[in-house]
Amino acid sequence: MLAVALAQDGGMPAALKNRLVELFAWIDPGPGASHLVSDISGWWRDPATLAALGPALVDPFRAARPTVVVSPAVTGYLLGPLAATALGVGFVPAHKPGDGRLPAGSLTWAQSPPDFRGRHVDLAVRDRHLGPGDRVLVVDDWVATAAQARALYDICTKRGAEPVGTSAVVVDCPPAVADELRITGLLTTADLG
Ligand SMILES: O=P(O)(O)OC[C@H]1O[C@H](OP(=O)(O)OP(=O)(O)O)[C@H](O)[C@@H]1O
Ligand SMILES: Nc1ncnc2[nH]cnc12
Repeated sequence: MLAVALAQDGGMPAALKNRLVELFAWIDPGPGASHLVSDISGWWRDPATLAALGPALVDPFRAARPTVVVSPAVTGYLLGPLAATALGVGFVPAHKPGDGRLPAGSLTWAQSPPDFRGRHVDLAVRDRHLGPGDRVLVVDDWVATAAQARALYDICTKRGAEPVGTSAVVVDCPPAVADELRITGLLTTADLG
């Protein structure tokens, strides 16, 4: 019943937004920590939310007819397949050197500008899974500076593919950046308290 209520409707139902906020927590990592950290694990534990996330993320981009979803390690690996399934397209993981799954074979790499932690993040995609004619929807849990999204767009361009936009659960970047990169989100950090 709740699954139906969360998943129905062409736009994002208010019920899903409220539920995402309820299931989110800021956690104090303990002594010496200078920042609270986000805990989004409640989104995966709740069946209705898990079922509703993919359709809600892709709905703003259906008209752009994506042919593939690309998401970065590692939280993106949870959301990307949900979004791809909702669209009926495939999923391509974008690897980071530290994710323990760096594949063999021909890869296309890009390095991000400084991300929300000030890191230049290296990302790589298998060449055989992305190419000319692909229309790429980038999906992630959170966009802060959009640095990693930019690196994924660079990879798309190097492969001759077209990035149609980025869909994330939380979008925290300046509106001008969101416009430039066609980023949409289900929540802002203001929603998360
Ligand atoms: O907009 P940006 O400044 O680029 O930051 C957003 C990215 O950072 C986080 O991932 P992180 O690299 O922390 O990896 P994780 O998924 O393993 O938490 C988040 O999941 C995004 O991928
Ligand atoms: N997972 C995350 N990704 C990017 N920015 C964040 N700020 C808090 N949590 C974050």
